Amino acid sequence: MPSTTWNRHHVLSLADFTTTEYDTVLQTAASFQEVLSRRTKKVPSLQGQVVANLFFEPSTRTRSSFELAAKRLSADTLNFTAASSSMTKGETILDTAKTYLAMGTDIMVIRHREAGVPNAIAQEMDRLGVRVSVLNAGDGQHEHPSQALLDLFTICKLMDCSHPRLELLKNKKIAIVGDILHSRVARSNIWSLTASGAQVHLAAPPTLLPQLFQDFVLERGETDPSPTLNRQLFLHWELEPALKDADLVMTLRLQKERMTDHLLPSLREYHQTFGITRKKLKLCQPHVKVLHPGPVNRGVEISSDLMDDPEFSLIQSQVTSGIAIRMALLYLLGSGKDSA
Ligand SMILES: N[C@@H](CC(=O)O)C(=O)O
Ligand SMILES: NC(=O)OP(=O)(O)O
Repeated sequence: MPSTTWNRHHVLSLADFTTTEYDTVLQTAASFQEVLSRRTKKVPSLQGQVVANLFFEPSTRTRSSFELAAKRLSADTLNFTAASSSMTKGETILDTAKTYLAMGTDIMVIRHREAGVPNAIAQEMDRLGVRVSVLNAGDGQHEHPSQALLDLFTICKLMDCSHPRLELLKNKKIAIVGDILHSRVARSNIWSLTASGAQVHLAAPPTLLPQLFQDFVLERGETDPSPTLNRQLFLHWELEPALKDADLVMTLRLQKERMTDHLLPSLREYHQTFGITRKKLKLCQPHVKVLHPGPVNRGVEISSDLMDDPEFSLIQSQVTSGIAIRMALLYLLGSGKDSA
C-alpha cells in the first residue's frame, strides 16, 4: 500500500475533504484494485479489527460491498439490520452503537434515514474517548460519501487507469439529473466534482431541486434558464442545456420514500422529460458515459436498453469500484489504530 499521511478519524461528509485526501483515497483504491485482480484477493491489513455494519435503512450494494471490503482486509465483520434487532424492543440508536462498542468494534459503518445520525454517533464515541471510527454510509438527504468517492474512482479510472486522480476531471462537463432535492448522492458528488474543477450541471423539474438553490438564483434576479450558482455549479429546469456537450451524465432515482407530496405529474411524463435515453444522449459528447448509483427504476430515470449497454453505462463498473473504494476507506481509518 502507498505510505500516506491520513489524519481523518471519521468519514461523515465530503464538504471539507482536501485535494490531498481525495487523491490519497483514489491511489489507495487503485492499489487495492490491483490486489483484487490477483488470485488471492485478501490482505492482512486489518487483521484482528472489527467492522460493524449498522444499517438502519435498506441497502443492497453499500452494505454488501462494505462487508466484502472488510473481509478482503481480513477484518471481522458484524452485520446489523434494524428490523431484526432489539430496536424493535425499544433500544435506542446510541445504546445500539454502544452495544457494538462493547463488543470491541473498531469501525462503525452507519446508514440511517435521518440526516445527522452518523455524526451524532461519532460525537458520542469521541465524547467517550474511544478510538472508534464512524463511516457515513448514507444519512437521509444529507450525504453518501463512499458513493461519491466510488463514482469519482470509476470516472477517473476511465481517464487514467493506473493513476486515477482528481485533476483528471478539470473542466469536464458533468450533468447530474433527477431527484436532486432528496439525493444524498447528489450532495456528496457536488462536493467532490466541484473540488475536481469539473463543471457540474444540475437538471431537474423545479419541484425536485432544493429551494435554497432556486432562492439563491431568484434573489440575484437571474432570468437565464441556465443560471449559475457559482463558477462551477449550474442549475437547469430543463434537461437539454445540461446534456449539451456533456462528458458524463449521472442520473438519479426518484426517492419516493423521502417524498411527502406529489411532486410529479406521472412517471411516464417524468421519463419523457428527464429520463435518459440513447436519443437524448446524442446531445452529449460522442464519448459520453452514464452513471447511476443504483438501485435503478428501469424505464423511469433511464431507459432499460441504455442501462444494459456497456458502451455507455458505467453502472456495473460503479458497483465493482465500490469494493476497492471501501477497502481504501476502511484501511485508511483502521490502519492507524494499532499504533495508538
Ligand atoms: N442507493 C443510493 C441511491 C438511491 O437509493 O437512490 C442511496 O442510498 O442514497
Ligand atoms: N448506491 C447505493 O447506496 O445502493 P444501496 O442503497 O443498494 O446500498
